[in-house]
Amino acid sequence: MRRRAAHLGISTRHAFQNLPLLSFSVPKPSNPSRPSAIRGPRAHGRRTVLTPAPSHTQTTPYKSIPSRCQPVPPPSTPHVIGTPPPQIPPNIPSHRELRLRLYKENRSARAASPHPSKPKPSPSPLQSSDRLAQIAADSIRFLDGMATKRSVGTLGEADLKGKKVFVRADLNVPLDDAQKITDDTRIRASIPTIKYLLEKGAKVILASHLGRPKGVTPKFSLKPLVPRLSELLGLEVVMAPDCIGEEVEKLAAALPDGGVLLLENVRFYKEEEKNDPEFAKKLASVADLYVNDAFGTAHRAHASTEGVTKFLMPSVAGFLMQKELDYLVGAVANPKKPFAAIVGGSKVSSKIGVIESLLAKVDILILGGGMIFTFYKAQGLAVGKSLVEEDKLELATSLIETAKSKGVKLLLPTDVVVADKFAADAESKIVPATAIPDGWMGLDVGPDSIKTFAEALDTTKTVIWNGPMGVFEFEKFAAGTDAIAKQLAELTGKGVTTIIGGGDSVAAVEKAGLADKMSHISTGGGASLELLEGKPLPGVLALDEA
Ligand SMILES: Nc1ncnc2c1ncn2[C@@H]1O[C@H](COP(=O)(O)OP(=O)(O)OP(=O)(O)O)[C@@H](O)[C@H]1O
Ligand SMILES: O=C(O)[C@H](O)COP(=O)(O)O
Repeated sequence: MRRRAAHLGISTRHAFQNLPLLSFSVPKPSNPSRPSAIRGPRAHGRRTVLTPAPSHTQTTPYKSIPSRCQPVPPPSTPHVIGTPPPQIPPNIPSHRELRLRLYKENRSARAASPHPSKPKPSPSPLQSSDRLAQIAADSIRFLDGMATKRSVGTLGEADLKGKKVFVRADLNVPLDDAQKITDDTRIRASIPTIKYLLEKGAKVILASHLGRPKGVTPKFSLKPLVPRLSELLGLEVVMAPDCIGEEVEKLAAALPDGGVLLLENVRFYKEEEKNDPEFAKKLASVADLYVNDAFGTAHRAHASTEGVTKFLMPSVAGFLMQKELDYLVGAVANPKKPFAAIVGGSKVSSKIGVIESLLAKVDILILGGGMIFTFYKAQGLAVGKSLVEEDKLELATSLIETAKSKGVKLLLPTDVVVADKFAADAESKIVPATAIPDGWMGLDVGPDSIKTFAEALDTTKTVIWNGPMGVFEFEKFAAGTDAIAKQLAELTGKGVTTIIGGGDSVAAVEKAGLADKMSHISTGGGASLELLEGKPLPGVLALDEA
């Protein structure tokens, strides 16, 4: 008899006292299919994209959610951009400064959301209906604020011709040891905004970070990106030796209409991450207006993503930023129902916020990946050597109960693929979730679970996926993740909105060659997670209202 997926209040909850206390942390595997030479910005972080992206671009027409991110005609009354009048005495604010001050004050007064640099303290993870209702209300208020930002598409030729536009993109792409780009998705994703600005006669001053350098570090230079950027834009991008200073000023001043100047890594200055106002002012000093297209970095309140908006007007969202918000905010705030979330990945602790937030919105929640063993153990099941977070057992129980009280169909895998060790060539077998043998560890979801998940997903209209179902970097334990990727691709073809967020799930979809089959692939791992958690993104909040 085929086992059913464990539904929330599964009857196998036992007392914990007879359980062995197992806990260990599983390192991320070095992926055998990935050239060992690959390193890059994410090498220090949480992921490295495994394979070069397929040749689709982010300009693929959106499939289901009406998008605000296509270029829209300029407003009938063109926005007037101020220019400094000559010879103002130093202590008297210039006309431009006064206008800026007024403009920023008005904007702050309009912004009802809390200041991004002072996020609310994290609440207790333990759930109650009240708390969940609060999460839902907070998140809707916050999403409202995010969804109404002014788009670059509202700027026409009258606003842009001859103007210097500071464009913050997220060009944080992986490079190998030979400084070769191994995944150019983020570069391609930044092109529509830049092209639009160039077509309107603007001069683009392009800024980004790359990796997490400590001071000036040649291997984190943006220079290797120049050829690919130039190729995609069809023009010669000029590389600046720095992101602030005299040389940058000279190059910016010499830029022709329709020209692009790429600034050097903004993180070569520690002031960038500190959101230092003086540094932000220096960045802003070479430009007339600001476009933020760096969705991947929108969760950081840095000088080039947040601080700079205090010195440039207007400050608007680029097309990629708009597209990300349209999909992610659209899915969370106004999903077509039934709405399902698939949450996987290694640990419950890294996904608590996202699970809590999604429980307030979804009809179906499918859990996979390493986190399921904490749920199993919380229900009194033996988990062998599987990944368990002992201090999250209570939380897992509480999440199960919350799902039950909200009427959310919570599906945990009913069978798992277990291995005798954490290795690509491990001995493996499929066992029921209720019978994980001692000494074995679960590294993927089993075939029965895949079938049950597929049946549930077949009923949906919107699906968000964050985090792989198993250790997909090892071929032997990639079946669960591949099956989800394949099914989501098929569902997209049938009109279901499918959204993939999270670095590793995106990498898995790309590895399967299915990225261009999904409704939306987010370019932001951390940013999409924070957005789904209902956290404000400072880089978005700082932008002008529509
Ligand atoms: N059963 C398991 N045991 C141990 N690790 C697992 C298991 N299943 C999946 N993982 C690991 O989880 C990792 C991905 O988890 P993570 O939470 O980082 O996903 P993500 O949100 O998609 O990516 P990111 O956090 O980079 O944005 C993968 O490296 C995968 O090998
Ligand atoms: O790769 C990312 O998630 C973004 O570029 C942000 O990078 P960070 O995590 O180093 O701020």
